[in-house]
This record gives sequence, C-alpha cells and structure tokens, in this order.
Amino acid sequence: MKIIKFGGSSIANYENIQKVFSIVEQKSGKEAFALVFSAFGGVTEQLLQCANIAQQSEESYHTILQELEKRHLEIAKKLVPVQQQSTALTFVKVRFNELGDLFHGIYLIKECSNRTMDYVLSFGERLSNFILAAGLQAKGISTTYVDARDLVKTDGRFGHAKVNFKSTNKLIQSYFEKHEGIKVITGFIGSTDKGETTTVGRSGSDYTASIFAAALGAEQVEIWTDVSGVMTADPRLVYTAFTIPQLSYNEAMELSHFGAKVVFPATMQPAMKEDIPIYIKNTFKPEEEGTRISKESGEGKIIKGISSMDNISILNVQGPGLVEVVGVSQRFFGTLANNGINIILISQASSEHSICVAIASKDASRAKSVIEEEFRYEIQSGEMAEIEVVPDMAVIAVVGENMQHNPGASGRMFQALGRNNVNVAAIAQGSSELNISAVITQADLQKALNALHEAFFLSDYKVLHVFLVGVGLIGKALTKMINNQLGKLQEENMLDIQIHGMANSRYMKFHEDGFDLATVGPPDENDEPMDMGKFIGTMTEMNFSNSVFVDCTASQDVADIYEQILDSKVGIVTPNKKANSGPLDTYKKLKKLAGQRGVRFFYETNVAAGLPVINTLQDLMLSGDHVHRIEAVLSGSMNYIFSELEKGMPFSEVVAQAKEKGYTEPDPRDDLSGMDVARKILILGREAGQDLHFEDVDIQSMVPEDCEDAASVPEFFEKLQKHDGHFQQLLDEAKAKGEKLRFMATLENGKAKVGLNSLDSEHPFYTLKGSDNMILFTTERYNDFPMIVRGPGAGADVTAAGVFADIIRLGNYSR
Ligand SMILES: NC(=O)c1ccc[n+]([C@@H]2O[C@H](COP(=O)([O-])OP(=O)(O)OC[C@H]3O[C@@H](n4cnc5c(N)ncnc54)[C@H](O)[C@@H]3O)[C@@H](O)[C@H]2O)c1
Ligand SMILES: N[C@@H](CCO)C(=O)O
Ligand code: NA
Repeated sequence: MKIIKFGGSSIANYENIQKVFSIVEQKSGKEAFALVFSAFGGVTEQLLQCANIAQQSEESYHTILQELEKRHLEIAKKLVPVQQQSTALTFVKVRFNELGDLFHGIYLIKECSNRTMDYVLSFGERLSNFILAAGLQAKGISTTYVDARDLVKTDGRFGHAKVNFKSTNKLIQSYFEKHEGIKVITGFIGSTDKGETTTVGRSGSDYTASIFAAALGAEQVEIWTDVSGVMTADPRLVYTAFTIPQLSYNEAMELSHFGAKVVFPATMQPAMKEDIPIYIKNTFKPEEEGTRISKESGEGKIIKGISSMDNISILNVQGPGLVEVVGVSQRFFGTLANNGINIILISQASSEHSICVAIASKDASRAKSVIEEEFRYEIQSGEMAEIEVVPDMAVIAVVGENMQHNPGASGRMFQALGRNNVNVAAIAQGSSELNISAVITQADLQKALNALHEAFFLSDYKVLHVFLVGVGLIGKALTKMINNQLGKLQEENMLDIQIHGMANSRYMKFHEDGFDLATVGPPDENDEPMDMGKFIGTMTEMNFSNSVFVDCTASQDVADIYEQILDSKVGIVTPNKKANSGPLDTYKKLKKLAGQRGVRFFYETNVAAGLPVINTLQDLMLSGDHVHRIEAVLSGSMNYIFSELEKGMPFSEVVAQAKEKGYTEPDPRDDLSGMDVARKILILGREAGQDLHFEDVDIQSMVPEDCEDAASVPEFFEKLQKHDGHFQQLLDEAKAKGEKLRFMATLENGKAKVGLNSLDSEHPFYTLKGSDNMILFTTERYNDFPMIVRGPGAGADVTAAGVFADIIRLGNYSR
C-alpha cells in the first residue's frame, strides 16, 4: 500500500488535474494505493479571505464565494460526464449553500473563532476530494470518498490540532479492512471526539498522508508537488541548484528548517516513526526521480544541501560580568523566552566573555530593550557592555549526515566563504555534526550560497565572473576568443566564463546573467557614461564569487585602482604595464596585497604578449635560480619597424603599418620613445628580484624632438615623415657593415639600458623577423648558454590569447 498525496498546485485547474489523473491511471491496477488531495490551488486562501471579510461585516465575500462555487462546478462538469454529474453537482451545491449560511452567520456576529475557521476551511478539501473521486470513478477507476473527519481524531486545539494516534490508527485500519476501492481522502482535516471539525496545521495534507501511511504500515508516501524534490539550495538564488536524490529524515528536517520548504518536519513524524520512506515527486515532470527521504542518508557528497534564512539580527552581550558568573546565560535566555523571542542560533566562546544569538530582525529592538532591562544594573556598573544589535544579517547552513566524523566540511565551508570575501560574524555547529551554521551579512547571502554550492557540489565546475575595462583591440579580440572557446571549456574543463561588465573610456554596461559573447560589442552611447567609481561599485554590488577584473587599457587611472580591487578580494588579469612599471613601492604593495587577500594578480602579457616570459622568470626565481643578465628584444612593433625598414619603405609608413597591425601601443610614440621597452625591462628586473626604479633605466628615444609634442597621433605621423631620411641613413650605415638594426634592452648589475643597436650576423637577434621578441636569460643555472624565449611578441591575437590564458589560470586557483 502506498499513500499518494497531491498538493493544491497539482490540482489547481482542469489541465493540471489531467496530469494527476494520468499519473493515477498509470498506477491503477498495478499497485495498491490511497489518494490524499489538498483543496484546489488557492481555495484555502480564498475561504480564509471570505471569512475575514464577512467578519468585518462586509458583503463583498459573496463575490468570492460565487466565483469559488462556479470554479468547483466547472471542474466537476469537465471531469464527470453529464449522465453521472448529478451526485457531484448536488454535493457541490449543498456545500456552497452551507458555506453561504456559515459566512452569513459570521457576517452577522462579526466574529470567526478558530473553531469556526477550521470548519470553514474543511470545505476546501471536502469539495476537491469529492469531485476528484467522482472524476476518477468516471474514468473507470473505482474510488471511495473518505471524509477524514470520520477517521482522524484530534484534540480541540483548533488551527493546529494534535492527533490522537491510538483511536485514529484503529479507525483507519478498520475502515480500510471494510471498504473496497481506491480511497480518496480529504487532507488537512480531522475532528474531535465531540465531532467538531479541526485542522492539523500547516502542510496538513502532507501530514494526513503520513498519518494514514503510519496507520496502515504503508510501504511509502508520495508527495506530489510542483518541484522535483528537495534541492541542494534555493534555486532562485543558486541557478545551478539541483534535486537531492536521497535524504535522511534528519537531513530533510535540517534543510526544511530554513530554505527548502518542500517538507515540514512535523508532517514527516508519523511516517518517520514507522520507518516509511517519503518520496517528493513533481506532478509536471513525473519522469524525474525526485527526492527519497528515509532513514538512510545514502552515499554521496559530504553535505546534502545548503539552506539559508534572511532578515536576521545578531544580539550580542559581553563584558567581564559574564565570566565565571553562573546564571547569566539563564537570565539572558530566560528573558528572551519569557518575551516570546525565538532564538535561531547561539554562539558562546569558551572565554565566556560574550554570548551572541541570532534572532529574527522583527524581534531585534524588543529583544534589546528587554535584555537591557534585565541587565540594567550590570550595564550601569560596567560589568556588562551596552547591548549590541547588528541588523541585516543572514544565516547560512550546510547540512548533511556525512559530515559526522568526517574532517574537512567546515574547512571547505569557511575557505569558500573567506576566499570570496564573505565575512563570518558568528558560527554554530551542534555536536550531531549535521549542520554547520554561520551568520553573515545579508548583502553577501547570494554570493555565499553560490560559493558554497560551487565548493561542495560543483567542485569540478567553476564559473568566473569577468569585469572587463578596455574594449579596444585586445579587449575585443579577447571577448571573441572566449566566445569561440567557451563550449569546449565548459564541456571538457568544467569552466564557465561570464562577462558581466564592460567599459571603455567613454561608456560602460552591465549584465547580471553575463553578456551573450556571440553578439556583444563595446559599450556605446546607448549605455551609461563611464565612471570608474561606479564600475567598481557595480562590480562590488553584483558580489559574485570568483570575480575577475580584466584591464585591457593602457591607462594609469585604471592601474591606480588595482589596490582597491585586490583589497576586496577580486583577482586581476591585465596586459596593462602601468601598475608594475610605476613606483617600486606600488609594485611591491600590489604583490603583497594579492598574497594577503588570497587572490591572484596575473600579467603575463606585460612582457612579450602571450610568450611565456613572466611565468618562466617567476619559475626560475621560485626554484632558487639567480638572474645575471637579461638581453632582449621586447618590442614587437619596434622589431617590426626596423626589420621591415630593410624592405625599402619609408620609416613613417612602416610605423603606420605597425600600428595598423596592432603591434604598437595606442600611441606609437610609447614604443618609439623606448618607454614601452623600458617598462618591460623594468618589470623583468623586478620579477628577477631587483629593486629597480624607472630612473635606473637608461633610455635612448627614437622619437624625433619635434614629434614629441604633437597634439595627436595623426599629427605625429605627419611630422614623422620629415624624418624618414634620418632613419634611412641609420639603416644604410648598418647595412654597409653587414649589420642589422635591433631595438634592444639589457639588464646587468642592476643597470638597465634600452636603445637601438647595430648587430652583426653572429648575434642571436640578427635573424629576428616581423613582430618577433626574443629574451635571453643568463642565470646561475643557465650560464654557459642562456635560456631563450622567442616568438611574435605583439598583436591582437597573441596578446588576447595570453590574457585569456591568465584568466583560465586564475580560474584554476579560484575557490
Ligand atoms: N597590442 C599589443 O600587441 C599588446 C601586447 C601586449 C600588451 N598590450 C597592452 O594591451 C593594452 C590594450 O591595448 P590595445 O591595443 O587594445 O589598446 P586600444 O587603444 O585598442 O584599447 C584601449 C581600450 O581602453 C579603453 N580605455 C582607455 N582608458 C580608459 C579608462 N581610463 N577607463 C576605461 N577604459 C579606458 C579605451 O576606450 C579602449 O577601449 C595596453 O595596455 C597595451 O600595452 C598590447
Ligand atoms: N606595443 C607593444 C605591445 C604591447 O606590449 C610592442 O610593440 O611590443
Ligand atoms: Na608574456
């Protein structure tokens, strides 16, 4: 025997009822079962509403009542063929006549007691079950309508009556022995010994199903609803939440305490006592497995689910007056209890110096004043500090029996919270190890839920939330590249990348769910004007776990906010050299801060675009090598310019080409002046552990003096033409010696030099072509022959690819 219960939403209308009937038809004849139905969806609320209106001596309840009657008659007419309708229709009409009289009475005496209310509400279940029994009968399924008031006996606590199991069980058992057919049982209602109608409280129909299951020793209870079981977290806050296949009763109780309101603990009690499993199934997706709740927790992850509760306040008492004074906590908790204030979580450290409880925010100010009153002498004398209330908090809890005697769950929980910059205000864990709860700021709730969900359930799957500033050459190439590769990353590497913010120097835009990368373009005049403070503000507000700030500008202003970003535990990836080549203090501070905050700051593309230069150097340093000398061609554009020049084109034209190809800085003078290379050698020196300042770099500029103060890039190009002859001459001189011009950087003995050199064919840089970069590291270990890195070191694709790789690397470290 199974007890199968369908809730109000499953039978809210004719279409839904058809789904229910097809589920019942499939079971019919194959297995023994009884059915329990709630009232049709929304009916209980409307009956309540009618009673409340009538109580206020208003007549408008008539309209609702008429609608209700019409709705019940229509469903009955649709479910039962005309020839068989009369019994059902008569039942409905008689019930509504009774209800009419009842509300008229309430209307006259302006009062609706709990007792009357229970009677009023009982009509909902009686009507739905009678009609549905008739409907099934009409489909050839033999049914018996059961008014549970005849079988479920309760005390007289109207509204939430207590069941007398002894007499109830007897009545149920003998009724089932004597009656044939599939019983269709009204949920929610019972009666006292005197025959007064009662209701058994919230989620009462589930309770009814559980009561019948226990009385009959049923093999299982099925609760059919509009969700596919108990989920790992609230799906409205955690999009990746999924159905938990199996739960123990205890776990279900812990989870339903807050968050997952699919089952109420009390309704499980009778089934639980008899060890009868409860299945949560979805009427609208019957093929889905749903959740099985039984004695066994079952195999699986270390936790079963994450629940949460918001609108919480912390109440904190502290002071020397608490230490080793017996009875303080009794007074504290007694006072709260006497004032009907429910305590959600308690935490007291063994120093006894403070006690902290979490309570509902609606109780907070009352709690504060009653505690202040109770302890007024202690507060006056300073034995106790002022009572502190912290509002706008939330409780988050991980739940699961597998945590018992299994180290690591709390570690993983708090690590995930910490890494995502979620501050924990208080912690509680019972020694049953079934639940670890933490109090956090309410604003962090969604982030915290997602961080925990990822940490416990999707440890193989990560989502990086990107905020991109600079959607120029590199930024655009990057978004395109991510879009092309995303499917593969998701499938094979369990990595998802979502871009939520995009800005250039003029505009910015945001997308809560992440932009569609296939179609997204840079922000424009239809978007918000760019405001760096606002951009960071929105990023902080969105408050995603695993956020990454990607700077694809060449801007000092953007580099200036890295400190703030790292401080808020958001990682940074950037090809922008400004931060690392600025003051030495800043460089050191950013690295240290990233370390302290446990976030990553990656900038492989600061030097030689995607070529593995920074990482290589960092590996050498980490493994204890010492750098003696670095000799390098570090500018893709400069190498392109001086090697293309050999082909006979004028200098200014070759520079324009280098810009067109995307090799130069936004302003090519940054390349020609040697500034860009100087920044790079400075960064390499610093990475090699040297305290280098910009002044330590000797720079030979290639920008003719009169071009330096050209107001714009086009003006600069115009002026540059006049100097084509000068560069031709340099080239000719080199050619005459059988040499080539290379713009190089060297670092040795704490001194860096940047400039143009004429090199003979023996030199490794002689053969470089196009945008090639080449770096020779002479170190303690690579001494006789240097370690060499060579390849194209500028251009949109090789740079974007390097930025992309850094983002992915950051993903590997995240969580
Ligand atoms: N081009 C290459 O081969 C290469 C190689 C390695 C590194 N880089 C670096 O990549 C970065 C970007 O280069 P690019 O060629 O894409 O430049 P770009 O001029 O094409 O794009 C720069 C973008 O940054 C935006 N921007 C500038 N200042 C801003 C500010 N204050 N706030 C918001 N947005 C701002 C601009 O609007 C533009 O969208 C630079 O730091 C460059 O040094 C480039
Ligand atoms: N403008 C740089 C690319 C960015 O590092 C170069 O020419 O190498
Ligand atoms: Na690089």
